[in-house]
Amino acid sequence: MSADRLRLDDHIAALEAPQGLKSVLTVIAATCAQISDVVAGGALVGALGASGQINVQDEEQKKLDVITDDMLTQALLACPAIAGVASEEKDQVEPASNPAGEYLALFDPLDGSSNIDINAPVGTIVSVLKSATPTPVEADFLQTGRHQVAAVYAVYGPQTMLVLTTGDGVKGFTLSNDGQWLLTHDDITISPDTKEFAINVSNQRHWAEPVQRYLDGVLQGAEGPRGKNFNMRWVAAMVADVHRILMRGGVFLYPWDKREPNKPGKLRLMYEGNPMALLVEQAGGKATTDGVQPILDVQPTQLHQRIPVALGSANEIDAFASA
Ligand SMILES: O=P(O)(O)OC[C@H]1O[C@](O)(COP(=O)(O)O)[C@@H](O)[C@@H]1O
Ligand SMILES: [Mg+2]
Ligand SMILES: [Mg+2]
Repeated sequence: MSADRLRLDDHIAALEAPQGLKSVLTVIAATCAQISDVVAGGALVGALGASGQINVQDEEQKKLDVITDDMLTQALLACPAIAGVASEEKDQVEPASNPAGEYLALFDPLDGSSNIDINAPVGTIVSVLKSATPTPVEADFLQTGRHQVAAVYAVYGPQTMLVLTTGDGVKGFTLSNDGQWLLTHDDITISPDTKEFAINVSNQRHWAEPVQRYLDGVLQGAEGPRGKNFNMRWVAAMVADVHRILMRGGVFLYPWDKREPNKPGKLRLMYEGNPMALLVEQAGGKATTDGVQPILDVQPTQLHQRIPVALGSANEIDAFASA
């Protein structure tokens, strides 16, 4: 059965894209396959538990945050087409010393860190931009998400999957037992309507009025203004919640809340918001900060800036916007 499936290597080779981008995608895929082994090894390979270090997000890093950050950084900096990298786990951008470097990779090496020690789904998220110079500084990374030339995530769940776009639709590959990425999900599209929402309801009392109204409408179900029953899901890993939406529709919401009024949201624009937004839009969904403003149009000002997120099935995001 696997023999006649398209291999990711062949898909990348056939892409109408510069050789440099193809090599960057190949390095990302190979490293995610290696990360999959480390994640699966868990305690057997010392990949569980806290590292005892605090990152730029002021969060305690898990050992796996540090391990995966090192794996991706080393692999990408060794790729001649890479000019520089940025990571959730690093304060500053890191320029590569590749004279022919022409791409920037921004990544969340391990998404869903709170799931690591409970054997729940986690992932890796990568955004790829063009670099104006082979020796980039932070300002060179601060491009809107519309400038992305590729977006990729890997989800380490019952299967390990890699989902990517280079701006021409979305494809999903599954990692085979012998370490090959094989096409299993071609031309992924998101249904415009849904009965499934994902939001961390424990934060409800802190949300702004419109978000409260939206949830009230949803929770009233068929008896309420929405006239239909909804179901809720929350994996506590954006990569897994968005993957579900790419597979069967739904909306994912992580809004602003008043506990930290100056913090626009929890999730990070450059290596969570932008790559997921490109994948969702390429699959026919909507990815916004507030139901209206496209995430991909947000002009970045800081490498680790946060945004509110409302993405998924297009008509349901419109319903969120008009709540
Ligand atoms: O703890 P909460 O509120 O459920 O937040 C979960 C969210 O935080 C995140 O884990 C943040 O990402 P990291 O794990 O990469 O820091 C998202 O993946 C997820 O959607
Ligand atoms: Mg994350
Ligand atoms: Mg992370």
